[in-house]
Amino acid sequence: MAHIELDNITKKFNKVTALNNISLEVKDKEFFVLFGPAGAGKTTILKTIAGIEFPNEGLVKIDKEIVNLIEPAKRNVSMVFENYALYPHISVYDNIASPMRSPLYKKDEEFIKKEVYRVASMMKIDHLMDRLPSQLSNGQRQRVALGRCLVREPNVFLMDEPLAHLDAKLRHFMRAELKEMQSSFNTTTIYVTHDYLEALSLGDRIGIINNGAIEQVGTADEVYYTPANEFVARLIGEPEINIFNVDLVNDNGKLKVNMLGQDRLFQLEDEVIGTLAKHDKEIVDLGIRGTNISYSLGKEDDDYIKGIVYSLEPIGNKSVLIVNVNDELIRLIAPNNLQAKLDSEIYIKIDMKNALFFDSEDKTFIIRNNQERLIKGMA
Ligand SMILES: Nc1ncnc2c1ncn2[C@@H]1O[C@H](COP(=O)(O)OP(=O)(O)OP(=O)(O)O)[C@@H](O)[C@H]1O
Repeated sequence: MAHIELDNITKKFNKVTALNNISLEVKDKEFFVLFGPAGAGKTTILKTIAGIEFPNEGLVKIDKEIVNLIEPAKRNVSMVFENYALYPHISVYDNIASPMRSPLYKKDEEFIKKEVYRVASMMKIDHLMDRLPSQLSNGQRQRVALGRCLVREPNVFLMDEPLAHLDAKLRHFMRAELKEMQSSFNTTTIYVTHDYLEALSLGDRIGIINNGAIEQVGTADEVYYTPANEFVARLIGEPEINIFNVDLVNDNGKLKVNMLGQDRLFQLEDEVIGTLAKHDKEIVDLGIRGTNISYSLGKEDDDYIKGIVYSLEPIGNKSVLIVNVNDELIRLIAPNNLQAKLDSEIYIKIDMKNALFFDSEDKTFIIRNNQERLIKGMA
């Protein structure tokens, strides 16, 4: 059991402010993901909880107890790093057993053997027990490090990109295992990643970190469907969400959108009109994900907007098609076998039901259609 609280934590490394007055609460037994770009401060948050780094300001609390002055070994947290620091001179077996032999957690050898093999078979490394770390692949080493973290049954798991070196298939498998394990261990887990799919699939909640500050905390549906601002919207999803300026125009008493240099107006959903009217700005930013834009080689109806094929890049089993519409580059998804010549004409249709609206100055989220239902998983 562990409930974790960071209260106004600031951490500086000389002139770099790694954490800037961060407050965060992770509930007991929660699988909480920290997600953000390189250098955002994710690892520093984990190290602060583990007690490896000390905040310049603020309090770290585990189960309401202030632990700022408690040494790492007594916090009962277990941290696994991306660069899996294994003991090089002892076997895989002994590496995994090592936390259970430490003076603080000392267990008998019979218990240790059972635990080591339980975890090793889960990690699919039970055939490697006698090897030294130098005789393993990177992915195998990472699984040993993860195994070593798991045998101790701590109150808190802190995991820093533990799957970063695994191949795609193993990574997928391990994600599911980790999630499953966590629910049976009843342990609070804080998991760092910069892979948005991993964040969305693992996290009960996700904290999005940027420049040492928290941009948003929410469930996968909340951060995906109602991102707090344009930064979060851009970070989540592939291809990156399209965001462009649009004019809101009053057309005979009804608010409509003028966009992408078109000489016609586009309808808005009733649900968003009221909020946009109250927002009272003539220019807003419209965000639309590539998955909510369709294309056609001919103009099928008035909603289709003419553009020029700018590029077509395969990403696995599909492609990202970029279309230039009046100098705005719009990214959307197309099948790999699309026969579209560069610079040829193409038509796109934006599904306005899925448009997100942001303030064009401070970039914060204003509204989207259907948001209550989407974040409750009902749509
Ligand atoms: N020991 C240190 N000394 C000096 N600067 C540091 C130290 N540790 C971290 N930093 C700086 O603090 C900031 C946050 O680093 P941190 O490692 O927490 O980011 P991160 O989000 O985990 O990044 P990544 O995804 O690249 O691991 C960065 O600017 C980093 O360079």
